Amino acid sequence: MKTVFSPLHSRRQVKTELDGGLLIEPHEKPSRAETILARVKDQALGDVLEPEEFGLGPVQRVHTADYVAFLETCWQDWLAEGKPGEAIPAVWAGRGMRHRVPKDIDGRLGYYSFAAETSISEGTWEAARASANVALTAQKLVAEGERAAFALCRPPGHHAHADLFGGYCFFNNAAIAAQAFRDQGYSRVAVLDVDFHHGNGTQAIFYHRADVLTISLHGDPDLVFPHFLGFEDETGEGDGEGYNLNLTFPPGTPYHVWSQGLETACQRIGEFQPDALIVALGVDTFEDDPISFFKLASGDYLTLGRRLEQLGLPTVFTMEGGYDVDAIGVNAVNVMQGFEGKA
Ligand SMILES: NCCCCCC(=O)NO
Ligand SMILES: [Mg+2]
Ligand SMILES: [Zn+2]
Repeated sequence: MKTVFSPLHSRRQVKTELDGGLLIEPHEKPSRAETILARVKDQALGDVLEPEEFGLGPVQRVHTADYVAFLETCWQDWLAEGKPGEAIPAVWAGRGMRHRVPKDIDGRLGYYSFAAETSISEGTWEAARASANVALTAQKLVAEGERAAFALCRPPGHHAHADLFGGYCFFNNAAIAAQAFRDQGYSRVAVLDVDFHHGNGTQAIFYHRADVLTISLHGDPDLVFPHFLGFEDETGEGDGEGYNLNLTFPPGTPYHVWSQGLETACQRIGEFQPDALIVALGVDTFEDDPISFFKLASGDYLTLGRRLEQLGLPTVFTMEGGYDVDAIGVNAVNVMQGFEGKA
């Protein structure tokens, strides 16, 4: 399986993440991508390609022009206002307030985000652009005949809405790849999010559409991020009614329970009969993940990969979460190797 990777991911080098009332070293750190890349090479998974440049066109098929423009100048605008630290949103339109775009950078940071843990600094824009290009390059490989391709995306994307960043995400790489398939004539596309967290951005982007089926397995949002979306009664709206499926699980969920949800998801995908599949692959479902509460073991990712291959679909994997850096390489590449039949 080919892997697409951009060294530009390392342009995102924020030093802070707001967590537990402290500014900590971010969980979403450069070593995550480097560790996965090292495992890809160690396992001779396949060629590693740098992304092509697709420009902002395919990004703006998913994200609004004003949001993209905000991200492009956010850091400069923040510096221009003499702020001493990294750009962190700290104010939002609460209930009864107005959802309009303020001029001030603090107001715009709040308008275009839904959470405060995701700092922005020099290089975040370049890394986010490269990550979207990574996903689009993997999508192109599959559209040109590869059975599957691994988009080693960093920063991740599945929390990003059309005009919201958060959860370490800026551009929704999985949604951008799904929309690219649609724009190239694939009638139906399924996005399966196996990250520990709900793919709230992906859900929101396609929520009113029947051409892209969105499914996510995740920790109960009553207990974990993103807290305000991802419940099982969210099934789509309008034309999209019935084309969103959320499967939630409690703390301590092991693979043999989680995989029952996977089977439900695979059943739904079979009914939908998509022309392509995007797997939003987070491995923060791992038993030792520092911010999550499922109990999947490394060997379970081989089983997961093998099950995904049995769907028989052209498949793009977009890297999402996973924060046990010692294990992330084995766990992520196990999915690819399971997909390719490794026992
Ligand atoms: N306290 C912020 C947690 C952000 C979750 C990031 C993630 O892994 N999403 O998949
Ligand atoms: Mg998920
Ligand atoms: Zn996650």
